[in-house]
Amino acid sequence: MRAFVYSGQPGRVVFGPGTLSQLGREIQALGARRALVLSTPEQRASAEHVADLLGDRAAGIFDRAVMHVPIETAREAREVARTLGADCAVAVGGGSTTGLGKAIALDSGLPILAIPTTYAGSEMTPIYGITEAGMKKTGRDAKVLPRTVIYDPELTLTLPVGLSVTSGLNAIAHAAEGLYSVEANPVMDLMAEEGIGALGRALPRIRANPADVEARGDALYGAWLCGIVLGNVGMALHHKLCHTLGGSFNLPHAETHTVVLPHALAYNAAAAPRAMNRIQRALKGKDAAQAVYDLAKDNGAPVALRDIGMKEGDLDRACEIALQNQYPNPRPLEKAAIRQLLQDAFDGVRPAAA
Ligand SMILES: NC(=O)c1ccc[n+]([C@@H]2O[C@H](COP(=O)([O-])OP(=O)(O)OC[C@H]3O[C@@H](n4cnc5c(N)ncnc54)[C@H](O)[C@@H]3O)[C@@H](O)[C@H]2O)c1
Ligand SMILES: O=C(O)CCC(=O)CC(=O)O
Repeated sequence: MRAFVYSGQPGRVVFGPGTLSQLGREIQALGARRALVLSTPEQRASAEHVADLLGDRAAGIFDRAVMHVPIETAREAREVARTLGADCAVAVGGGSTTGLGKAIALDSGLPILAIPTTYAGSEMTPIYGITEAGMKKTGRDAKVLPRTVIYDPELTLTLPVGLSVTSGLNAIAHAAEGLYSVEANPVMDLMAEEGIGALGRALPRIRANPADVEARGDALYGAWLCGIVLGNVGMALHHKLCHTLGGSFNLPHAETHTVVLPHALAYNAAAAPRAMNRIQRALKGKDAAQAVYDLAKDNGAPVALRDIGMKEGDLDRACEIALQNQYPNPRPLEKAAIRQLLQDAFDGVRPAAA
């Protein structure tokens, strides 16, 4: 029997089609009187709908959330929250919008009510990220964990199929690395396998019919579980590589996770056989890395860094950065092997079976 430490994160979850209608009750339960609604510019209409539902409890809308939370945007949103006398932030959107809510909470302690519309899982974690002078810094603080999360699958019906698939693989990455994290524990293992399985079954159904609310609900359920895993146990090589490629080479978040994950799993396979067994069982495959690669490719997602904006000439520098400030990983980071991993991910080769 392995020894482990388990500590759960607090938080209330309201789940199901149509649950956005319970927003008023949930805001009241938080004791909030003036909520600032956050969104990206693209999701302004959703923010307006949320503000309408809040009625007198809506303090205003800040619709300038962007990926990786630039410090300038965080400062602007904090100032708007202060000026409007907001006592709560309602984040409707994906990880970028939740991330902006976290930046406000980090500074002010305002509670966040999150309404996720992608599968990124940020709403389940005390992890925040803020980008300053071109460098993305991440940290953990209990203050930024949303107090209430409303998961309404109907809000994900508009998520384009391409982003649905890559966002689902971003979620799978959280669970996959959670399975071999130094902080792994049996409860998170159960959630990780269940979350990966739910997404593995849902993504092809979403691709076949993006309006399938059942499939959307299954994907959101999987994303919730994978997000819990990310929030409770640590990240490893895969997340380090993605943070390097996203933070220093500006690659898109969910797509980068999609391309890198099979290669990170292949790198770790021999050092984490129990994790690999759970991943392949969840995806009904024979090899974890290949099953993840096939899930992406068969559903039209990119599988090569060359196709999502990476330049081959930057691979050496990416390797150097990835080796700095390493996250704990089951297999030690070997420079030549990491460089080869990046090359394979760049070329989009299907990993060999372990
Ligand atoms: N801190 C954490 O725990 C954590 C976890 C995962 C991701 N993240 C962060 O989240 C960011 C990425 O989040 P993301 O992948 O969810 O993308 P995102 O939030 O940037 O959304 C991508 C685009 O899709 C749009 N969109 C979102 N939901 C939609 C919907 N239902 N219908 C139509 N359009 C929709 C958004 O408006 C945006 O234009 C990154 O900055 C990443 O670092 C943080
Ligand atoms: O890489 C991830 O998907 C999770 C961690 C993360 O994105 C940190 C952040 O920027 O908030």
